[in-house]
Amino acid sequence: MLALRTRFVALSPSSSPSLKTPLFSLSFRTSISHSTPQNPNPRSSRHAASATKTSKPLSDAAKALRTFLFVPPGIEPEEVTDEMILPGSNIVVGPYAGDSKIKEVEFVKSSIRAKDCPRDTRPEFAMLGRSNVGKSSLINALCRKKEVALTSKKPGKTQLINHFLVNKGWYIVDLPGYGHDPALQRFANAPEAARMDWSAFTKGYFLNRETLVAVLLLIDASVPPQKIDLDCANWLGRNNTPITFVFTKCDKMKGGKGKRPDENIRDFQEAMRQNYPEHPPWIMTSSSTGLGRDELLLHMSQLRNYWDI
Ligand SMILES: Nc1nc2c(ncn2[C@@H]2O[C@H](COP(=O)(O)OP(=O)(O)OP(=O)(O)O)[C@@H](O)[C@H]2O)c(=O)[nH]1
Ligand SMILES: [Mg+2]
Repeated sequence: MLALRTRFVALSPSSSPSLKTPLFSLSFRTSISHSTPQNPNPRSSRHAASATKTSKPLSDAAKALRTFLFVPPGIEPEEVTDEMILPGSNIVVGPYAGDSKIKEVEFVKSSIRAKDCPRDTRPEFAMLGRSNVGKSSLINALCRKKEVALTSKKPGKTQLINHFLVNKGWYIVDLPGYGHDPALQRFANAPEAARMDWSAFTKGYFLNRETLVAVLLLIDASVPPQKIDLDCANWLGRNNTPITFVFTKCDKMKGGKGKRPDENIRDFQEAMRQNYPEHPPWIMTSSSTGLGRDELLLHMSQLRNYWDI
C-alpha cells in the first residue's frame, strides 16, 4: 500500500538549495500558471488512449509552466490542454474522474485514536488543518448540507477523528485542528519536531491508515503563510502521505490592508518550494460561496478511482 501511495505523492522534501522552480502569478482562471508535476504513473500509458483529447494546444506560457501541473494517471503531460485544468487549481482532469456528486452522507463514528477508527477497506480522505481553517465547513459545503459536521467561530470545535461515509462507498474524515491548544503555544518557536508533538494522536492516524487516499491539507488563504502549516506539509511529505492543498476562505478580501487570498496563496507556494522540488495538487475554495466545491469533488473522484488500480 505504501508503494501505491508514494506513487502519487510527488512530495520529496529536498534540502537542496539548487532546486529552483520559476515563480508564478496567480488568479482564479489562470490556473495553468500553477501547475505541478506528480509522479508519472508507470501504468499511465495503459490508459492514455482514453484520456480526454481536445484539439486546442497548450499556450506558450502553459507549455513553459506545465511542469507544475498535477497530471493524474491516464494522461501524458503533452496531452494536457487548458480546458482539462480545473479552474482555480493546478489539477488536470483525467479519464479516472467519474461521478463526483455526494448523494448521501452518514456519520459513522468518532474515534479517539487511530486504532479506534472504523475497520474498513473503503477509501478515505482526511481533512487536516489549523483550528478554524474551515475543515468542518468544507465538509458541509461538499455535502451541500449545513450540519453534517459541526462548525464554530471558536477554534477547537472538532476534538475527535470523525468518519463520515459518503454514497456508501468512501469516507471523509474530519480531524481536530492543530495550532490551537493554548497550552501548546509555547511550541511556536520550538524546533519542528517539538511543535508537531501536539498532533501525536492524529500522527498515528496518518502513519497507520492503509485506506487513506489523500490528506486534504486546508490552508487559510485569507492570512499569510503560517510556519505551522508549512511544517505540517513537510511532515506529511516526509512520511509519504499524499496531499492536496485546499486553500479556504478565498472569498475573504482584505479591504486596503493585508494581502489578497491569491497573493497569500502565491506566497505559500513559494515558501513550499524552498523544500519541495515539486508541488502537490492545490485548489482554491470557499465554503461561503461554493467556489471550488465541484472541482474539488471531481479531483477527489479521480484520486479515488485510480487509488486501487
Ligand atoms: N468567510 C469564510 N468563512 C469560513 C469559510 N469556511 C469556514 N469559515 C468560518 O470559519 C470558522 C471556522 O470554521 P470550522 O469549519 O468550524 O473550522 P474547523 O477547521 O473545522 O475548526 P476546528 O474544528 O476548531 O479545528 C466558522 O466561523 C466558519 O463559518 C469560508 O470559506 N469563508
Ligand atoms: Mg472542525
